[in-house]
Amino acid sequence: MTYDLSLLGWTESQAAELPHGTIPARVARVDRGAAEVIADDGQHHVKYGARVRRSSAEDPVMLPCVGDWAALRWLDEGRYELDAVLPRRTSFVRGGVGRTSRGGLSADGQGQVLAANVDIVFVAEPSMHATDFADLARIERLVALAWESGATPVVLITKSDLFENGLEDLLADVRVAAPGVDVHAVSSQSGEGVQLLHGYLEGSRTAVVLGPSGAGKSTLVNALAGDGVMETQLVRAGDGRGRHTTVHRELIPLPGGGLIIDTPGIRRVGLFGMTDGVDMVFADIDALAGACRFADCGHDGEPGCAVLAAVEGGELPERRLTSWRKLQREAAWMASRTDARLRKEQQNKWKIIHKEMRRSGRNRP
Ligand SMILES: Nc1nc2c(ncn2[C@@H]2O[C@H](COP(=O)(O)OP(=O)(O)OP(=O)(O)O)[C@@H](O)[C@H]2O)c(=O)[nH]1
Ligand SMILES: [Zn+2]
Repeated sequence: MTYDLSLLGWTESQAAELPHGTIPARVARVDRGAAEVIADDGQHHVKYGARVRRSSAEDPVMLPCVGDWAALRWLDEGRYELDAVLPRRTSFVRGGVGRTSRGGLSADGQGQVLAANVDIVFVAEPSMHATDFADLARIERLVALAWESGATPVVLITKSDLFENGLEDLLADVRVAAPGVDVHAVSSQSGEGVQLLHGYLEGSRTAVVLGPSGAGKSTLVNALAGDGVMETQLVRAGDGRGRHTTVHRELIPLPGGGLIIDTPGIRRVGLFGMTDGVDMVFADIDALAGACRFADCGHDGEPGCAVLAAVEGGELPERRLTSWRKLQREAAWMASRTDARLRKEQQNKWKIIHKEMRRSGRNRP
C-alpha cells in the first residue's frame, strides 16, 4: 500500500531537514520506545535509533510524539528505525502533567510533548452544560494554551441545538473573551457549523479538539471523520482494497482532507510556561495596561490604573480582569516551579563537580 504524504501534511520544504539516506514518515501513535508511523510505502512499527534514545534520555521533550515528522533509516537487517525527529512547527508541552501528581509537575518536573505540528486548535465549549452556560474562563484558558503551542485557536460553542434564544448574545460574550479568534456555533446533532470546520483543515492541516468532558468532542470528531472511509483517501496506488489495520491511530485523516489528533493526554493538557499565551488572550488588558501610571501596575488599586478605570467605565468586563488575575497567578506559580527545578539542577551539578574535585584531591599522591 502506498500513501500520498502530502495528504498527511508533508511539504517539500521539509525535505531539506531530512538527514542523508532517510525517508519521511508521520508519527500516528507512540508506545514505549517505538512508534507507529506512516511513510509513503505504508505503515510501520519502528524502534528508536541511538540518536533519538540519547537525546530523549537527556530531555524527554525530544521523545517522538504523535504528529511528529520523523526520519526513517533502513537497516541492513531489513527494517526501518526512527533515526531523527524533524524540527517541530508547533508543540503542546505539558509539565510532566499530573495535576494529580505532586501538585502539577511530575516527579522529574520535565516537560513532555503531547502532540506536535498541530495547526488548528478547536476549543470546544458547550453552549449549555447541565444547567450552566458556556464557561468563558475555561475558554480563555484553553485559547491561551493553544496560542502557547504555536497553533491557531478557533472557538466552537458546541451543542448549539440546545440553545433556543440568546445564542447570538452568548457568541458576542465569547468573542470578547477571545479577541482575534474565530468563534462558531456548532451542533453535531443538527449539523450546524460542522461543514465549515473542514475549511480550517484545507491543505492537509492538522487539528486537535480541546474542551471539558461532555463538550461533544468525540461526537464532533466522528461527524468530521465520517464512517471510516479515511483510510481509502490516503491510498494512492496498490490494490485499492487495502487491508484493514487494527492499530488504533491517534492521528486521524479526515475524508474531507486534513487530520485530527485525538489522544487521552491532549485531553488533559495543563498549564505550562503559559505567560506568552496569557498575554495574547488578554491583549485588551495588555493594551490598557500601557496607559497605567506604573509600568509594573498590578491593576489592583494602584493610583492611575487604566485597567481599573476601564472596568469602572464599563469598557472592560470585570469578569475578564478576575480571569486574567487567576491565569497570571497560575502562570507565575508554574514559572516559579520551573525556576525551582532549574536551581535544583544547578545545585546537583555543583554537587557532582565538588565530589569529583574532592575525589581527585584524595587520589592525588
Ligand atoms: N444536543 C446535543 N448533544 C450532543 C451534541 N454533541 C454531543 N452531544 C452529546 O453530549 C454527550 C457528550 O458527548 P461526547 O462527544 O462524548 O463528549 P466529549 O467531549 O468527547 O466527552 P469526553 O469523552 O468525556 O471528553 C453525548 O451524550 C453526546 O450524545 C450536540 O451537538 N447536541
Ligand atoms: Zn493598572
